[in-house]
Amino acid sequence: MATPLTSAIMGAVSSPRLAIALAQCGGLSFIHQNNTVEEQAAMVTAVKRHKAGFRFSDINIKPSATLGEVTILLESAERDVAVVTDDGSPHGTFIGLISTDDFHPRRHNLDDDVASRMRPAADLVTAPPTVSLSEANTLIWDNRLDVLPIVDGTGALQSIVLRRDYELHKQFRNESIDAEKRFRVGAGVNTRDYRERIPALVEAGADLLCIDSSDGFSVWQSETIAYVRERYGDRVRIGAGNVVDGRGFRYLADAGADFVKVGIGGGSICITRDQKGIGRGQASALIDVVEARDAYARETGIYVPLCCDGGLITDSHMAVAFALGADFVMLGRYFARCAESPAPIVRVGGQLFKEYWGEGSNRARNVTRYDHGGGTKLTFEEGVDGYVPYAGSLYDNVDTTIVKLKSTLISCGATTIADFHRDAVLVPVSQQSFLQNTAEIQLRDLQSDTAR
Ligand SMILES: NC(=O)C1=CN([C@@H]2O[C@H](COP(=O)(O)OP(=O)(O)OC[C@H]3O[C@@H](n4cnc5c(N)ncnc54)[C@H](O)[C@@H]3O)[C@@H](O)[C@H]2O)C=CC1
Ligand SMILES: O=c1[nH]c(=O)c2[nH+]cn([C@@H]3O[C@H](COP(=O)(O)O)[C@@H](O)[C@H]3O)c2[nH]1
Ligand SMILES: [K+]
Repeated sequence: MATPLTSAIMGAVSSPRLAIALAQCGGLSFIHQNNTVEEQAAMVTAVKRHKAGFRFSDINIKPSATLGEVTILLESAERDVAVVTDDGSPHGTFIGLISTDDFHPRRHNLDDDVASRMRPAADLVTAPPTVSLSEANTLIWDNRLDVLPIVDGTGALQSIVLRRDYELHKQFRNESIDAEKRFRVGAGVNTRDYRERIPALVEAGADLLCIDSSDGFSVWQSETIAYVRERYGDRVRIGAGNVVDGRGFRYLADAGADFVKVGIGGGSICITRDQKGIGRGQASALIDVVEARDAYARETGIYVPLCCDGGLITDSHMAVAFALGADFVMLGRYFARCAESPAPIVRVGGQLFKEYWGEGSNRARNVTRYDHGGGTKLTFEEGVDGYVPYAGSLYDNVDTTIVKLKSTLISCGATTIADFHRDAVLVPVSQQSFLQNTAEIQLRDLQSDTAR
């Protein structure tokens, strides 16, 4: 991976759309597993089948929806065009396109239906799924299109090619791709239905697996890893966790985990520490586990990479995680805020937010997690359901984060993460130093400044 960022194994975070965007930036998503085996495998397949330049149609509407509804949809997604399908789904029958150029709120009644103003399929240029990207781009430029719908023989929408992606695609020099040039994608698994889930995910083409649990120091995880080794040897790679101390690390390393994830209770949506009294400060946990990882490498010659998971809010928090010894980080809140995350955008008091909920919240549990495997239903929540400020495009956010992290490494005289582990110097900080960060200064209101 060119970019040491992964997206959290969460329903509000790791969807195919986000996975593709993050792979384009050189990172990796772990598709969440709060669903059936079939649903999760289909999401992995969607990422692996995604041809560069062809995207899922994510802004879709039914012909019977109103112009008012399409206006809200386009505004919140910051797009100009919506695709009209019979059922408003990404793979429904293709009916037409409707853009902000097709109607005006002062000229047209916003209660009229989309069908009354859309450009119908019969008048539009489309292409079959066999079209290559360069042929698609030729059609776009020859016909001056903004959108080229890819429609199969039955009339169902497969994907779309956007004119603006033509420029964007050239920027992706660090893409995470496999030998067949398909995007790389990870998948979360649990310690209950792994005998069904893992084969389905491997079949779908998942590049990396990770056991998704708050408590990795358990016999369930050791059994799950043993199953993978017996069935696949080293062909299938699987991480385990989460742990917060050296003993937990060693247990999973001995069990054969390919990486170990660190962090209990530090996540922005986590309430495990309050609810169960289980967890540990993220830095304390990392320091302990990093020491164990390095000792393990000296003893056995096996370096087990560490993922720092949860509680990383700012780019500087990520820098500290790497300085402490993390090999890569996992982010929930960070990616949930992005346009590409699966959660809806909501407007509260003129501000845009994205919904974000924990995997241990009631909202997540509603799906299947605590019902499968005949397990007992848990009766208390370990996560919250809330809002995070909308942050726009993942591409822009990741770009900025990476520029900052590189700048931090350079300040410490390091050009690789391994150098940074060795050379970064961490010092304790007093409360007084925190206060100095935002010393006594009244910040100028930039917005009213420009208005003037
Ligand atoms: N990193 C963190 O601090 C936290 C993360 N979470 C997230 O919430 C979700 C749920 O996590 P958990 O509740 O830890 O899920 P889990 O599936 O690991 O554990 C749920 C319960 O099932 C038991 N169990 C697991 N495998 C079993 C088996 N084969 N047979 C019988 N019992 C078994 C466990 O001991 C536990 O009591 C995950 O997505 C996790 O990442 C939740 C809380 C904290
Ligand atoms: O106590 C918890 N209750 C939950 O419901 C929950 N859901 C996720 N997670 C964990 O939080 C991580 C994401 O954390 P951030 O949003 O801070 O990046 C994730 O990667 C998980 O490790 C949970 N922890
Ligand atoms: K927390």
